Amino acid sequence: MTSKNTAANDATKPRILIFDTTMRDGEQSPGASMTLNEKLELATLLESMGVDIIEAGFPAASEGDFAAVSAIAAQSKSAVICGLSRSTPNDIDRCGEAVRKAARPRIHTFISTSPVHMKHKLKMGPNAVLEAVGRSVSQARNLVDDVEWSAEDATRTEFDFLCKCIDTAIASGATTINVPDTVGYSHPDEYGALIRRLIENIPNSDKVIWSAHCHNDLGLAVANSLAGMANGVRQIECTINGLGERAGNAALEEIVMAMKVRGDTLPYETHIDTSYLARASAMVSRITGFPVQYNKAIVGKNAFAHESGIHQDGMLKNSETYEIMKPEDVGVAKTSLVMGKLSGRNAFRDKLESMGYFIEGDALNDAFKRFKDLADRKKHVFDDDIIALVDEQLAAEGERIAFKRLRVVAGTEGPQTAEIDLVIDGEEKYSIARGNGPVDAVFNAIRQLVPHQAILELYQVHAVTGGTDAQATVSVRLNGDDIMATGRSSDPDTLVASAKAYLHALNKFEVRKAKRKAA
Ligand SMILES: CC(=O)SCCNC(=O)CCNC(=O)[C@H](O)C(C)(C)COP(=O)(O)OP(=O)(O)OC[C@H]1O[C@@H](n2cnc3c(N)ncnc32)[C@H](O)[C@@H]1OP(=O)(O)O
Ligand SMILES: CC(C)C(=O)C(=O)O
Ligand SMILES: [Mg+2]
Repeated sequence: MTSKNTAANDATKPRILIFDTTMRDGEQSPGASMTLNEKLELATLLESMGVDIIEAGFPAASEGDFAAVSAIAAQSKSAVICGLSRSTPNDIDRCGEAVRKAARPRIHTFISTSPVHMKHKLKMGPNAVLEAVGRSVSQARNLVDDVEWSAEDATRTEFDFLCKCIDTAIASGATTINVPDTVGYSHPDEYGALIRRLIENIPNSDKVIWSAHCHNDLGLAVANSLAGMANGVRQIECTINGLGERAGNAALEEIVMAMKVRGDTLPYETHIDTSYLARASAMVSRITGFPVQYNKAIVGKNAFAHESGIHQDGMLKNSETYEIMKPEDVGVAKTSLVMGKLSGRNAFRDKLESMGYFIEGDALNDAFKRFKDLADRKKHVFDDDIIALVDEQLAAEGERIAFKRLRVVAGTEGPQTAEIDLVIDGEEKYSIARGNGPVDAVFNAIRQLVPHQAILELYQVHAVTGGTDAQATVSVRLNGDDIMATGRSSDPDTLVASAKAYLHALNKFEVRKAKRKAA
């Protein structure tokens, strides 16, 4: 693993263990279940990325989950492989059996400790829960050396009782103590204070690793995890893309990048190679079918995209103006300056140059104006749209007959009629004509203003880019008196593109005819 992309590479900083639970808590999102092969593929990537602990599933849940955890354990090399189990003997046995083949197996067992969970869900009193903690952790410790114990709903648990449970878990052999904010109820100051208070009050707190497991019901999962870290947590439980029960878990990519970008105030080290983050996000999205929201931190489509002119200008001058991390650090190829109606001239010029067009002065201003007009009418302006627009402008220079305005009556009510205004040799001319369809009407109106012998040999329409607001590119070929001329034009309105393409060809036709006459 390279060190240059790790969250930090200063060995003097406290090490934070990254515990990925995408395949356990993440899989608990309705609709996110994964097949054995998908889990194996993801586990391979997580291990290459440097995840310390992979929670691969809940072995007692089904034969399929048991098989997936077993297979991941068998193929694992460096990561700790863990399964989750209730405090019941059968769950713990199944879990121990599933992780057995891992180079570094862990059993993670839990029970609820909050009054509401104990009373209504478990229907157990505190003493019975306390007894279950001791029994379950001891049983797990007889199977493996690495046992994590979680107090489900810890943040709504009465403090003294939580201390008793944790004390019992440590005394029974737990090596990691996890403090879940199961329902995403806590906020950073409160969660940080809880961790600090637990570590200060529990006699053997220094014998275990403290872990945070935060849910995102109030959008605070990452903030709470970081607050836990500042107060002594050294393992963070998180998921790729923040997948997980309800609103999800803390997002792995956000936790890791927060440490990497803000090493000044979050002085911790992880072994995650951050250049894998985009790939991991895409893989989880593909496997689960859950799209990543466009503005998702770190891995969203827009995380390194800029459309507004002032930001684009800043980015062209120095990327630090609007980006706090480099796209390649998270595995994104490069920043994108997206062209749209808010883009400015500097970004437009840069885009043209990147496509091989070097235009300046009036030509650039004209092209920019036409681009803005197009962007006002069209949601996404693609590179091909800009190429079509500039090509058309270049072709239009020096033309005798210029397009001015078009109005067309089409549809079933007819008659299909076109009214057109052209500027011919500097003089504005108008005509109206009917046709067998709107395109025919447009061409007839042009023929009335510029009578000619050429016949229309070819008329083709195709969309430059996708979507119902795509630009249409129309190609036409005129042929007459052994002179052939082709024309091409693009516009979101197919009829306007047709008129312009016809005129493009007609201009060439007329020039060639005049040249032949003069010769
Ligand atoms: C906060 C979390 O993320 S917790 C983890 C959630 N994950 C899962 O639930 C994994 C998938 N679950 C399953 O496949 C099933 O629920 C199983 C196999 C675990 C249990 O299935 P069933 O035996 O049919 O029980 P069911 O799901 O209906 O109810 C859960 C039972 O477990 C009990 N229980 C819940 N948590 C625990 C615990 N930590 N320790 C002991 N018992 C528990 C409940 O009180 C309930 O008991 P009851 O049947 O006596 O009322
Ligand atoms: C089982 C535990 C760790 C959990 O997922 C939670 O409490 O949210
Ligand atoms: Mg959870």
